Amino acid sequence: MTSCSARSSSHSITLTSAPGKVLVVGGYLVLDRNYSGLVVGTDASLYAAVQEQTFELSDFTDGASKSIPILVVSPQFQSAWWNYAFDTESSKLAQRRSADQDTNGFVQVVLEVTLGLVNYQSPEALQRLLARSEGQTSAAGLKIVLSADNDFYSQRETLARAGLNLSSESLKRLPRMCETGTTLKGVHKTGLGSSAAMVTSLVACILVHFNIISVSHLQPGKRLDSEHVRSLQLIHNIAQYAHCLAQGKVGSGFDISAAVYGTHVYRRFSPAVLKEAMDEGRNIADIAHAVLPSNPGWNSDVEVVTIPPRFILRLADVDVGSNTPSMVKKVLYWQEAHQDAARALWNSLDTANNQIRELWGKLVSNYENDCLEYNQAIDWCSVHKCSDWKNGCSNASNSTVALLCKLVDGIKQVRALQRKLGDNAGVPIEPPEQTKLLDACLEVPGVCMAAVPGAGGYDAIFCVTLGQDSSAAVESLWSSWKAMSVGPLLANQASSGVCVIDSTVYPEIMAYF
Ligand SMILES: Nc1ncnc2c1ncn2[C@@H]1O[C@H](COP(=O)(O)OP(=O)(O)O)[C@@H](O)[C@H]1O
Ligand SMILES: C[C@@](O)(CCOP(=O)(O)OP(=O)(O)O)CC(=O)O
Repeated sequence: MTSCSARSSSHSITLTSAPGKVLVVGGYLVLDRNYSGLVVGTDASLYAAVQEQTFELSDFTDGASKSIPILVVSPQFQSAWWNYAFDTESSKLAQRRSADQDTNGFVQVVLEVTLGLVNYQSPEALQRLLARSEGQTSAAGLKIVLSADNDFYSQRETLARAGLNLSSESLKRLPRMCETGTTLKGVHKTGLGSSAAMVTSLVACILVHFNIISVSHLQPGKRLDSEHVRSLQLIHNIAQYAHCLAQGKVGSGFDISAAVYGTHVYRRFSPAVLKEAMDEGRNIADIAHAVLPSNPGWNSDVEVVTIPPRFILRLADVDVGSNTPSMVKKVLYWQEAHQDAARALWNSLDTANNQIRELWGKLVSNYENDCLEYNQAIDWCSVHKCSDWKNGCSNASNSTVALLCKLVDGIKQVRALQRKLGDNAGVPIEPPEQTKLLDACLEVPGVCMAAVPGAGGYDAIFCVTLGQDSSAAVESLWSSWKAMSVGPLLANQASSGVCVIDSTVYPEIMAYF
């Protein structure tokens, strides 16, 4: 079944992207505002593109005359198109047709909230669209295309269908943003946070398209003055709110924060800021007030972090899978039942987590102070196992080597505490199968960090290597690993968050307009 017809249009296309996330350290702690987490943004992104088009009204039957038709497509998935009508009088969004009566709660909530705010703040933007409607049979509306880099979804089946093995080399041969061959409900996700990145990208796309935010505020690398900061805060607040509403709960929000700001240390916001806006009886004024950048209730902290030069983040999904909400529930249950022990463990974990980011900071300073010495240290360590770094380095006084040794000890300490938390709460945060794999990764020359990200479990692992050779060696370990199927992702770390991009760079997306 195909979606309703839209007439091709010469109107401009607004395209935005938002990165995926890896919670390197801070899982569980980040749920509590007294603690923070180090989250790294990825160079795999989720894209949202919007263009004004004209639609046949018959595809939006019973649409009110003050309604704007909206067609959303996510062409990488089967049956992934949804028709909506946004009523500018009530600011309500109604779903019209879709394939197999499918719904997409995240898309629907983002559209209702963001268009509702546009309508509240700048009603003329939507009235301009209504005024363009051509008469009884057609109406001006929005076509939205959503697309994701391949890493967000497991490519195991696509590779198998193409007769390719599970490796980076094979992944590089797949077309960008390729079809998954399945539905959104059936797809296997890799843990990069597709809903948060999609929500953030779509919120930004609509705000930019209707000039609520200036395009210049979302150019990568240009986000220093207060206007830019306010624009990012607005996207952040709306995206956090829409994500919470779609999920039916207020989570820690680190995934949205990563999608907005990229790599940083995150301290969560107090949920009270969203209380009225989450209530059933909410109105658009409550929502507009809640998401204001100047609302002091938004007390989350974003401390920008630089990843030490020449570090390479490598990710793999482990084809077993864990249920994060149920793990969180059990951990919080144990925390509640053993408050003193939990506080002590949370504090130890926090100290170990903070040490990781302090060491990253010191490594960056070393690079800035003496990049020659830094590079010599990385060159040497990249071809030796971390267990040999302490004794083997001829230049033992090189402080970069000393910091790298501390980093290895630091991540081992974090892992030991995560295992302790898992044992206490009866949750496999770093299960024995993952321990074996991670220990083996740390035996590969040039690997300085290896752990389970986020909630842990059987979902994924990450490694930090000091060079391409080391990355290749890690990958060959993964491909030879028999106990579990370890699938590499292509994504590496990235520092930038949500941004506007030139649509001509992505013909794959433009092809759907
Ligand atoms: N490419 C996409 N197109 C449309 N909707 C998407 C896309 N990716 C994610 N979503 C939305 O996000 C939901 C997945 O959210 P969730 O199960 O929380 O996974 P994740 O942990 O990756 O965020 C999907 O059911 C869909 O509503
Ligand atoms: C436990 C947590 O603190 C971190 C979970 O991080 P993941 O990266 O594992 O998240 P999912 O992609 O939702 O599985 C819960 C939270 O903060 O939401």
